[in-house]
Amino acid sequence: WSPSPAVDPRKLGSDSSLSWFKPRSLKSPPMYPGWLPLIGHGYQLLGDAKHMWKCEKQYYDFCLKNNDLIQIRLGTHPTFILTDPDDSLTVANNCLEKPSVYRYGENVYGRGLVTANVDTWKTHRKLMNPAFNLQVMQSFVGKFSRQSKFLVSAFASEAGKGPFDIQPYLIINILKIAYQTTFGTKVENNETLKKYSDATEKVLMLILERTQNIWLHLSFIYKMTTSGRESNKLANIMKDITESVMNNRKSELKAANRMDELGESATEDFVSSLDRMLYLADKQNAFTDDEIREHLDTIVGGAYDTTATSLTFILIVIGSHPDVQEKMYQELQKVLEDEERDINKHDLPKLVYMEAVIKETLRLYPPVPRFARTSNVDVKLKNYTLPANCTYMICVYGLHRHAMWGPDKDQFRPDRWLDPARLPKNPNCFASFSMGRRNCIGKLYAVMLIKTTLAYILRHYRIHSDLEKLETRCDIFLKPVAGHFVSLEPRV
Ligand code: HEM
Repeated sequence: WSPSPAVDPRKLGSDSSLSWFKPRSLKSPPMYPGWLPLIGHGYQLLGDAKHMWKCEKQYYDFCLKNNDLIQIRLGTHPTFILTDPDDSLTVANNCLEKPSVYRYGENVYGRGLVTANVDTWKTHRKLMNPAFNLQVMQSFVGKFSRQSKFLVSAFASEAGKGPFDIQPYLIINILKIAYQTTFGTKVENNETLKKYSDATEKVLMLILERTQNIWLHLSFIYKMTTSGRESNKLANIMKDITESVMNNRKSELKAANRMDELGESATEDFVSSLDRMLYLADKQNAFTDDEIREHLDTIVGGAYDTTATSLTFILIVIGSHPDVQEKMYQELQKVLEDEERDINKHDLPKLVYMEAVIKETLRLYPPVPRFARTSNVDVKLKNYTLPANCTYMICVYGLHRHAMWGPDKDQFRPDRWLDPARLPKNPNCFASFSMGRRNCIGKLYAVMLIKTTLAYILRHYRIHSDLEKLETRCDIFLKPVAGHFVSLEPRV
């Protein structure tokens, strides 16, 4: 079988796991150069996270230049990369199953929403949607605000002293917030948080290593390797931390006979995700203990790295655009009527320019630069039919740099978000939070948290940075190589 010659997708069996292996006779999307028998393109990705991103970007640029659909091979497995907004939505809505690469995180995230199979996902997503609606998110703003005040105090020791590494501050701060809103008010001490975040970071690096090395794809081989054993050790560290918080809370609620109270709480009351799930488990038998743990780890894992990374990018970008930063500050002062008060839920929707800056930064630097799906039936797109059981990779980075954004697509222009005429006609050109039915459940959480944190930072400091020095890398998420070129000047 040769990967590049003509494919007749219409002749493919619709549900065979080997359907891509059958002889083909019609056109197929262009193959990225450098394919090798058995190895495919996998060897190109070998290297550190900086190299990985450089290589991925080359695939995406090739895709944009080749009618928005190309193919690569990871080993012998066909992977189709898409940058067309309509085709991307077709895949996102019709192919809800995740490909095998997502299962590399199974020992930690199990049946959490990101990695769950479609049947589990459908039931659990429905149960969990209400826990992320606007009213619930508004009840979190007090916590966002309180923690942001700690952050600006922590910055005091760095302010006025030149560039420093801002990323660790943001990561630990967002992790604390995610931990608080997910597990409730009983936040573990810093040491436990550090242990948890270090384990998460290392688990993600091991997933990346496994993705890059095709000989580690087979589970029985991986389990015997040092990385496989390390991954299980880390998974157990995370499991122990989450399980102990969960069990303590469960006993607490039961002992105080407070489970019923949870069902009666007013919508504006703060109720953690853990409490909401314990209630559903108790009253509707909706989740097992293991499922709750997997969901909680997924929520924290999905929340903190992506949000902290977005904030790092935003600070780097506005630090090099003093005019934009000043406009954000003026808008904030207007909303707060120049008062020294806490940010509240009513302020956030009024920060319209700030939201434009957030979206524009996410457009240029999407923390999740691609996501993938699969399907056990062929998938009909505008110009091709993709064979079943392959990986379809929706390229967020490519959608965000699509020609539809206009000649200034590579420029930072937050104002474009304030004028619908300057945005692409197709709304699916923006997919930072994924798209379609299996999109990010925490989108509202992320935007409200980013706004709150930025509001406190801007009110206390002027940010300086050098965007020219920005280098990017990609483990699972797209990140700055370093966050040490941001400096803060106290506002007096
Ligand atoms: C700027 C920050 C964020 C970005 C860019 C982001 C992006 C994404 C993307 C692209 C996906 C789809 C992933 C895939 O299909 O592989 C996703 C899914 C998900 N995200 Fe987020 N996310 C962010 C913040 C959050 C937050 C704050 C939470 C939780 C509080 C969260 C929880 C989740 C969960 C649970 C899923 C799986 C949803 C499902 O499959 O039903 N994310 N996110």
